[in-house]
Amino acid sequence: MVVARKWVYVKPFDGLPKDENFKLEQETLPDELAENEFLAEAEFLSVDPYMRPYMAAYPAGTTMIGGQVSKVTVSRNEQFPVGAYVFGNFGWRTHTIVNPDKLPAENRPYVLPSFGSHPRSLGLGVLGMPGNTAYFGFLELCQPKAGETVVVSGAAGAVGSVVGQIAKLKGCTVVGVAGSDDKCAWLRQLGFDATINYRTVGEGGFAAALKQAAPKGVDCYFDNVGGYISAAVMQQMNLFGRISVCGTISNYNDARVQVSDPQREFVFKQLRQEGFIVTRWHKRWMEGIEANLRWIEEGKLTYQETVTEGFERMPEAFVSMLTGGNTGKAVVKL
Ligand SMILES: NC(=O)C1=CN([C@@H]2O[C@H](COP(=O)(O)OP(=O)(O)OC[C@H]3O[C@@H](n4cnc5c(N)ncnc54)[C@H](OP(=O)(O)O)[C@@H]3O)[C@@H](O)[C@H]2O)C=CC1
Ligand SMILES: CCCCCCC/C=C/C=O
Repeated sequence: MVVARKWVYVKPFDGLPKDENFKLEQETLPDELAENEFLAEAEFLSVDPYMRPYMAAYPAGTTMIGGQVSKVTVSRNEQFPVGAYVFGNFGWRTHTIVNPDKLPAENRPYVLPSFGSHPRSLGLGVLGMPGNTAYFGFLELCQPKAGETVVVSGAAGAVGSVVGQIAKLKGCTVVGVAGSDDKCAWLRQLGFDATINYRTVGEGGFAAALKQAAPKGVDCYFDNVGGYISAAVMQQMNLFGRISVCGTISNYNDARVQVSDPQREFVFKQLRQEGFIVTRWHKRWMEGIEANLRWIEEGKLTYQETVTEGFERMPEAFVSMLTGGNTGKAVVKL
């Protein structure tokens, strides 16, 4: 008999998530698997920003959504043999019975490719959804060219740290915006040309700091945060600049803020801005993972993880990530 533990969303979020929003419950799983099913035991779980806005679409009582790296322990599906490690969007739970054939194509679990000597947890970060967000969301939508100036907000996080490094690989000058001096120091170690600690300069000082960091203006903006940081970057875009809108974490916990009207910049500088959800590239998923793995193996792409130990600490790790407690990818180890 397998008893799964799971974190249930018991009360809608209001502002920053709190303990009262979550309840740790148990679920006894069936003893027998049906044809094509397998049993997965979680090893690493992901905490991601999207969980905050996405949960608004789910009723109280739903298990928290999310990805995990897990081990197949029992199987009646030859594509997912016992002992294989898989990525799956199984939610915040320790054990899951899965029938992949019943899931939509963009949400199917997959067996992790070999990461060589690198940890399997990278399947939640640089070699998973956030890495692919950086790879496709930046390269496809920004179309960066050597010599251009790229600004990345949320730069020391899972997505942003990869975007900035890919931009350097493409020969760009890269400015990273992050929320602490330590994060900014790490970004400069990664090769970022300039950094801005937005908490230190504040909203009033941000435009001047950006002017200093990007004196030739901004050709590509990879936007992870929205709000006043993005409003200021848009004012400093160059002719034919491109903006990839990845996320707006600055307002996931709050009412949306009013920012200045950017339309004039779009007309006279002929800018292009596009939002995206990374699963639009699900048919090319392995291409992104293989490219990022190759760059890691070549020493051209570096990662960092912030690991919280213990399934019971999922809510704590989630809130910590939302408030800047992570550098690189935030994961929970069971
Ligand atoms: N469109 C898509 O398909 C996808 C979008 N995303 C989006 O990408 C963004 C980054 O995600 P991910 O890399 O996983 O997360 P991160 O690893 O970057 O973690 C979140 C970070 O957001 C920063 N942050 C929190 N509040 C604010 C704020 N008010 N202003 C500026 N920064 C803030 C914090 O860093 P700091 O200390 O610097 O403030 C925190 O560490 C998110 O907006 C997310 O929703 C992610 C994956 C897919
Ligand atoms: C069902 C899981 C889908 C993961 C895609 C996450 C897209 C993120 C958007 C904004 O953060």
